[in-house]
Amino acid sequence: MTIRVAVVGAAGRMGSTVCQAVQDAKGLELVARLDVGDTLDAEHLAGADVAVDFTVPSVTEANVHSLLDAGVDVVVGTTGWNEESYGRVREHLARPEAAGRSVLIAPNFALSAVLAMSFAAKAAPYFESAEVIELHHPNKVDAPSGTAVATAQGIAAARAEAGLGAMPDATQTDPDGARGAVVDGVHVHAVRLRGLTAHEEVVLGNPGEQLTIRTDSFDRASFMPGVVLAVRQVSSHPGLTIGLDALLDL
Ligand SMILES: NC(=O)C1=CN([C@@H]2O[C@H](COP(=O)(O)OP(=O)(O)OC[C@H]3O[C@@H](n4cnc5c(N)ncnc54)[C@H](OP(=O)(O)O)[C@@H]3O)[C@@H](O)[C@H]2O)C=CC1
Ligand SMILES: O=C(O)C1=N[C@H](C(=O)O)C[C@H](O)C1
Repeated sequence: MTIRVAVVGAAGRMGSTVCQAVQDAKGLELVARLDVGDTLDAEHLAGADVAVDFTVPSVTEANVHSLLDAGVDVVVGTTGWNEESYGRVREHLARPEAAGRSVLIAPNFALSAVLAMSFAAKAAPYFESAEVIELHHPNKVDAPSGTAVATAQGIAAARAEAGLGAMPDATQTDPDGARGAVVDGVHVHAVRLRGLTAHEEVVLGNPGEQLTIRTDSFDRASFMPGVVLAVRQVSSHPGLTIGLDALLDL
């Protein structure tokens, strides 16, 4: 059976790459390319079964609610989500008119990044210290990256589960935020550099040793197998699914 796909944010860096990947994928048909100014209703969705959102953090949640109202399942790669916005999507999915609908939201569809997040959470209980450094192209509008936030949350959850306390850090003065953002107690540092695409390093330290876990997306092609997998599988996972790892049995 062919899955008809609409791409929202189709003129963007990711959206345009997703349009091509959908056109190249067996069993998928691109039926709509939507971007700023297009209404997300049944007419513009042109019979789509699944919509893919790669827009901007400020609009993605509203897009998901509109897409659910229009009766399609949704795959979201846009960043900027938090527990509150996830909660509102869960509430929407619990309404009778959205029964059976599916939404999958993933901060990163690259296999190397998904594995890096998984490895970092697995390693976290064995190290005193862990910090996340994300490095991206300078056109990125949000910092820290969604992937870095998810990585830090995974590290923090694994440390808490293992009964670890705060990490060692004697810093007493940091007026300019040199220690970076703090996500659930994990320091996250953001680099924006011309020439980069999407990269992340997780450094974990113990007395006398360090583990470095690094993922590099050199090209947006790296995200496409994960996006196509999500499009193919989203409708078989009713409700809200967070993270591509849920489809990978990690
Ligand atoms: N999950 C993953 O694997 C990945 C996630 N991302 C995330 O995807 C998002 C998009 O990244 P990227 O493609 O680089 O960004 P771009 O800025 O290149 O693309 C975003 C597109 O969305 C459009 N847009 C803005 N508002 C709306 C709206 N209300 N309705 C429809 N379209 C809209 C923009 O138009 P205009 O420019 O005119 O405003 C633009 O064409 C970011 O949040 C990024 O972090 C990126 C890579 C991988
Ligand atoms: O904006 C990007 O480019 C990327 N955004 C996502 C994020 O914020 O984690 C995924 C990837 O890092 C590329």
